Amino acid sequence: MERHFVEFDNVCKYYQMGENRIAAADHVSFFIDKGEFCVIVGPSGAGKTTVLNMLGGMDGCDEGRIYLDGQEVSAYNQKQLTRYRRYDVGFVFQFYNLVQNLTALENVELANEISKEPLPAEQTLRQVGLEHRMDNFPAQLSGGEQQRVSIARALAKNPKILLCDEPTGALDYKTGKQVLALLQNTCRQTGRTVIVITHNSALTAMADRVIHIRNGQVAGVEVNENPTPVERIEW
Ligand SMILES: Nc1ncnc2c1ncn2[C@@H]1O[C@H](COP(=O)(O)OP(=O)(O)OP(=O)(O)O)[C@@H](O)[C@H]1O
Repeated sequence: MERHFVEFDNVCKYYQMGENRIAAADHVSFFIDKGEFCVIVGPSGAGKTTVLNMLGGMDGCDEGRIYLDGQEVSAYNQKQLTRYRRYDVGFVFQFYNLVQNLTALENVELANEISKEPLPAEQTLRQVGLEHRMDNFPAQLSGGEQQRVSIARALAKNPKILLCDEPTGALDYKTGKQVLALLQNTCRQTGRTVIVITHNSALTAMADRVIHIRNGQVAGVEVNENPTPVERIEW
């Protein structure tokens, strides 16, 4: 059977909280095509991070199946999951997660070392506009610059997919927009599949595909034939 690049098929994830069982993902099904810029949107606690963590191989599912690029991620054993996280997935987090005693360049090189076909660290730093900041430590960089380093680090792994969990959550309005523009341009120019999690529904206009999550379920999917460049979106 021909599969989409990313596919969730009736995926469930439960958490036991005392007597209660919470369905953080409750029969979640959706797909994302290769090269799409996808926004997963929903209120706090809806299950967005749960979905992203399962797709990123950081968390398993209890029911259903998850596919990426023709492989069933949900069937991987621990060793396969480690390889998958290393080789196939680039992560961008809200708080950058840079190593403080390494320079920007060294932070990116670190990711290179665990990758199969990495891109040169200098190249990805140039791509995010930080060629002049390579030898600076994270503490010497602004929040927006640190997030650019973390994007360069994720891209340097040459991953099949870029997963971004609230990538602008710690940034001011203008800087956040610049980081989103960078992610959107990266998707357009390199054809890389990018998924951004957000609670900000204004960002849905910039996506090729929008997946609405509510109460652990897919509340709706929208496809934008003409996504809006983030520079033209106000919130
Ligand atoms: N490790 C865990 N143990 C117990 N419950 C959890 C755990 N992780 C998540 N949950 C619960 O699962 C539900 C979904 O959480 P999740 O973090 O995926 O939501 P979210 O949409 O990403 O929210 P936010 O935007 O606030 O990060 C919530 O009710 C949350 O409390």
